[in-house]
Amino acid sequence: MSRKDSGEKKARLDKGSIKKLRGVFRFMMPYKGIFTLGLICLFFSSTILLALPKLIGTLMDTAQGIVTIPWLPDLTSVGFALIAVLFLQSLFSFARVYLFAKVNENAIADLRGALYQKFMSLPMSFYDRNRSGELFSRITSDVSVLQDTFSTTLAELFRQLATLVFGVVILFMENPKLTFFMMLTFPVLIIFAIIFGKFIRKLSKGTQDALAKANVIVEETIQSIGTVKTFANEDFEVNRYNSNLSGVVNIALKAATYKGTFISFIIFVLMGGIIGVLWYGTYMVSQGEITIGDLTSFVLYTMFIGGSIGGLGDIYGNLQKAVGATDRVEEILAAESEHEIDKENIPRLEGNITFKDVRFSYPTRKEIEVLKGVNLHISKGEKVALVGKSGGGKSTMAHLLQRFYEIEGGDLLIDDKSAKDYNLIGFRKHVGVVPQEVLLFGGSIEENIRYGNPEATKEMIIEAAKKANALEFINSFPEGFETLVGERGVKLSGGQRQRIAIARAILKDPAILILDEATSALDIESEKLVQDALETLMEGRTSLIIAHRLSTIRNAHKIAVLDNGVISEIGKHDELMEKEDGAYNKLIQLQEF
Ligand SMILES: Nc1ncnc2c1ncn2[C@@H]1O[C@H](COP(=O)(O)OP(=O)(O)OP(=O)(O)O)[C@@H](O)[C@H]1O
Repeated sequence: MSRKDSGEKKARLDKGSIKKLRGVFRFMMPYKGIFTLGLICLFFSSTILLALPKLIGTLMDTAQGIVTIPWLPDLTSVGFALIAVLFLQSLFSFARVYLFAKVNENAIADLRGALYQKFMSLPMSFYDRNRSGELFSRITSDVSVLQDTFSTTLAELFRQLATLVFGVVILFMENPKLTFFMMLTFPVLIIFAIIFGKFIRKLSKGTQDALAKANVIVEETIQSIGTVKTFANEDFEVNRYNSNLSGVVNIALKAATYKGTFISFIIFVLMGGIIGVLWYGTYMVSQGEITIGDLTSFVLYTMFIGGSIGGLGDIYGNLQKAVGATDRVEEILAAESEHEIDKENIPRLEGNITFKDVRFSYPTRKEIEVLKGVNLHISKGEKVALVGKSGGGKSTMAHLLQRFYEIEGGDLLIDDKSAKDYNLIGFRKHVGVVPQEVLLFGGSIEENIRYGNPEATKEMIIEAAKKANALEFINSFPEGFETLVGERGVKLSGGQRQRIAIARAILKDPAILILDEATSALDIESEKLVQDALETLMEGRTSLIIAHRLSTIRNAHKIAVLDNGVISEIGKHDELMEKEDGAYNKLIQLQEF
């Protein structure tokens, strides 16, 4: 389903959207037994409460010596009956609140779990298309809206409907004439609610959208606070956020104007209805048609019913919000995963790689073909340096080797079998990456290294750190392996982060390695430590190195030049340098790799 479709459907609570809401209800299905029990308690708590107006009316009449209920002949017995009703309804209320919470909390946790699992399994192209701030809000605010729906809105809907239906039935049985008179106000209320409801919903959706946009600014700038500060753009961002916020305020105030008018009109009509009932009722009392007690219970019932009608408006609005949230949540749940959940272990690969006439353009930028027929063979254990102009598609080849995207033309063969024929998760276990810019998770050094193999023992981690030339600096920290690396690893230096990434890759022990060499040079000492660690890591593996340093290029078994979407030259440094107007020669002359 496209985003446009989902946007259009959000405006109405029609058949389609109710069907979608039902879709999310499937998360409640495992708990339907408890839910039904909760519904029964809800039914009893609301209907028992309807005995109150009748008993209060009886109290009034008993005080005047009129006995309406034979088994409640005096004030004391009516008083006890009132307390009993309150007590019973409290019991049922407690039970329904608890039971609904049980269903709700479990169902929402399941939904959050399912969403997160989906996020993890969605392909890179999905993340190219969506902003992380927006995705984050699905699992936070949209799910919260659904949580409210499951816990409060639904219960309120059933409660108000029960009160409304039973209240009106009781009133008709007690006093048809007065009930008919009271119900004259209904059509006015309903028509008004429909017209205004539509405006209000549209505007509150506008407010939500505007707020979401403003939240994206906060999320993105906090994530990249360093960039904001480098460019001294604090004021620019503050102004951008503030101007978005004033947009939010404007729309919200417009919505408030409609809401205010709506609410005051509803109060006016409801109160007007009650005054009308009192006026006509007192006339009936004066004619001896009904007692004061009858009138009292009638007015109380009218208030109950009025309250329910007023409440239904809010419930409708909340359901509307829930439909919007459902739409957005369902859109994610329905998106196509890049792989099946089941994974398959693949025996160790040899590591022969063949790019065979590979053509590729990014799904979000179809018009630009990045790779136009790449041919490259890397035999097992070989080190190949990939060079080419910036933006030429080197990282793209690395992405394809990790199967982040589907190849459009040609094929990528791993050990003579098409890469796409391997189980995806199983396949990726055999590919290791040391990226240019290492981002660590916020935990400890040990946790970050263990990410390469969650089952590794402490000894294996220490061994990997040692091979990665990281043990010395780790031990120099007072907390050693327990040292927290800070968000994204900011508390470590670039060279240290790289060695952690190397240790992680050693622990993963892949057959195929992708190294994206850092463009920014480290100081000579840490450069050597990193370089040595990389050499150790590459031993016995097939390596594709996106190279930026002449020393790396010279050490490679062969150099592949990516030029204009194809591999234009392959060979050793000296061989390639011999071609005077060759692409490699130019790259070296201009130091453009
Ligand atoms: N996720 C993406 N979606 C759309 N286009 C992309 C994406 N990633 C890269 N590109 C585009 O694909 C082309 C190749 O990019 P790539 O990152 O592979 O180049 P590169 O050779 O690795 O460059 P560099 O040496 O600067 O890292 C560029 O034009 C880039 O704009």
